[in-house]
Amino acid sequence: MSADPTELRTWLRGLPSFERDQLPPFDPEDAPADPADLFLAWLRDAVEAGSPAPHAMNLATADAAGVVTARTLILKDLDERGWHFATGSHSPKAVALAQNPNAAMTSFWPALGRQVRLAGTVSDLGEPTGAADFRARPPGSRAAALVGRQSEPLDSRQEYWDAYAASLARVEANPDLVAPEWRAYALRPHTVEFWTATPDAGQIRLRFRRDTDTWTRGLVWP
Ligand SMILES: Cc1cc2nc3c(=O)[nH]c(=O)nc-3n(C[C@H](O)[C@H](O)[C@H](O)COP(=O)(O)O)c2cc1C
Repeated sequence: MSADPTELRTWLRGLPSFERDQLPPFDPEDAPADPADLFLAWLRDAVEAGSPAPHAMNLATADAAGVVTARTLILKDLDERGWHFATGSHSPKAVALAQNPNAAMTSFWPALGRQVRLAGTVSDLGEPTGAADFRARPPGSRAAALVGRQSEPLDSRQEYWDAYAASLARVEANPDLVAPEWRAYALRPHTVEFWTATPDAGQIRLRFRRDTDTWTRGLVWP
């Protein structure tokens, strides 16, 4: 670290935050009863606002030893089973989830000054759903997933490209090929919290909690 720490702190504090006067209004009184509906409304707002990768979400997991890891994933679906994502069953995140299904996801849409936080449990949606997700991927993405070995140390970029080229040839020769490791998962939340910055430099937090299949909601102190 060569940066002057005082300069760094000053620089960080001076970085722009939200364009407060551009933020869309949000009235918690008008929020739908199901947090999935509000999430989808905010996602659509993010798409309309031109947010890059609006469907990217952060997923935090903890393994059996309590070691926490977070990473970004693409949201693949949302239904009564929860928020779906897809990955390899041998990846560190999938291994952690097999040990401990408790997990959290967040979305952050800076242009809207909005965040959504989910906490709940993750389930593997089974081989047919994972295979359907795999088949829906473009050939290049199927080839990348077929390579596998996600997060293992890599000796050289060339080693990866050789493996990728071999996988792409397999995908092109057999369009029905499915990587056996590929899985779809869903996080079924027990808590969903919506956070929005407001034009008056404040914020609103609305938290939903699930009791079996019924949601209750209330404001939370900022
Ligand atoms: C925008 C974005 C989207 C991503 N989408 C996925 C995804 O859908 N599935 C996936 O396995 N990795 C995805 N990744 C890569 C992950 O963030 C992560 O690097 C990888 O899954 C390995 O994670 P793990 O070692 O914790 O298992 C994405 C990364 C970014 C930045």
